[in-house]
Amino acid sequence: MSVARKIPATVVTGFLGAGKTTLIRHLMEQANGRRIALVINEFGDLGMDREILTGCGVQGCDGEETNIVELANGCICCTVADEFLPTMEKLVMGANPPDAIVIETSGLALPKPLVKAFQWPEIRSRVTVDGVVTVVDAHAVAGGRFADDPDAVQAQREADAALDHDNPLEEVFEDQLACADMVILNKADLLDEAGMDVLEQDLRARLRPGVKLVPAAFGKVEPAVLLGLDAAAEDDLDVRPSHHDTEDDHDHDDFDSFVVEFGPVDDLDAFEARLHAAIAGHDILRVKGFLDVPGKAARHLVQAVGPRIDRWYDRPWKPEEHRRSHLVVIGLHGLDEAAVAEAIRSGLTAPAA
Ligand SMILES: Nc1nc2c(ncn2[C@@H]2O[C@H](COP(=O)(O)OP(=O)(O)OP(=O)(O)O)[C@@H](O)[C@H]2O)c(=O)[nH]1
Repeated sequence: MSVARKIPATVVTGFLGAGKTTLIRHLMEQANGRRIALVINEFGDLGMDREILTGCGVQGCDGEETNIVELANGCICCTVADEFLPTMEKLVMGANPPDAIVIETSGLALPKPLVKAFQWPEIRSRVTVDGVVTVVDAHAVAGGRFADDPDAVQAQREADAALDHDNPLEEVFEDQLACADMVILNKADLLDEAGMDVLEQDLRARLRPGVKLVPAAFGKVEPAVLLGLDAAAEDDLDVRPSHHDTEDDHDHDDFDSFVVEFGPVDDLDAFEARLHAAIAGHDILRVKGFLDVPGKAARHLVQAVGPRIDRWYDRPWKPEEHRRSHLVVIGLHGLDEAAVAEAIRSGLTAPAA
């Protein structure tokens, strides 16, 4: 009956590639027997985050013991009623409900409509939003990724007075900050102290009063810091402004996503150079996926956030698994799929049937 007995749900939000999956993986490693159910939603729909999470080899996130639910059909903030609510009901009304729930939203989701779903009577009586945790790529934000070039904006305005300037990246980012109960300044390893200080000051002005900023590298934040915020975010949505408030519907037409498939990759350095060139030559925001490297027992994970590419062998291919190379590419609307695919694939064979 008491509020304390509701299951706490933590909403982890943050722009594409900020480090949400990395943070959650760290949290699962530290779960210490606590049964945490994960609800994962992705833009680009390939179950990639599940793959990355379960590929880490850590007990507790091997996919067997962990309760991972994927919402692959579109963006969580737009499909709450169709997919999210039934999923939550099933999770919390089952015979063995979890101790806590962590929801990873897609990097393009506006968190407020999701938090609003917790006001539904069936959910509200059993679950509370413990906190909205927004993961920020400190390095990218400090580098001006979400800031417009003021001269370019001015020129655009002058060219067309009727144009309502909207930067879709900025809009998503602003919403994710405005809804936060805690902000993780991730990728602190890529920024010096002075840079972090400037960023903190800049972000503080865009947050609600009292919201904590926590610097982190590779999402290493104590579970005790992340969980137990006790914010009951569903109760004070009015103070969390969103672009969604003024729009009838939020769609993701501003962004495009597709999958590029190809055959085995022998020369990883040459591949990386091609990927760099493809990212530099097109408006690509995010790339993630796996490569089949001949002669290697493990699959090769590729992660690109803006111009930065990380890659490593994450886990052995399973005997029953079809070794294949495929990447999810996400970018601003208008991305030339054929040209990007050609740039990435050039010199490689077609995928095996
Ligand atoms: N240098 C550095 N890299 C990081 C850090 N945290 C995450 N990364 C890398 O950033 C890339 C993206 O991390 P993810 O955890 O997949 O990001 P995400 O927010 O889940 O990405 P989406 O699901 O696509 O929105 C990966 O290559 C990570 O290894 C960090 O603190 N420092």
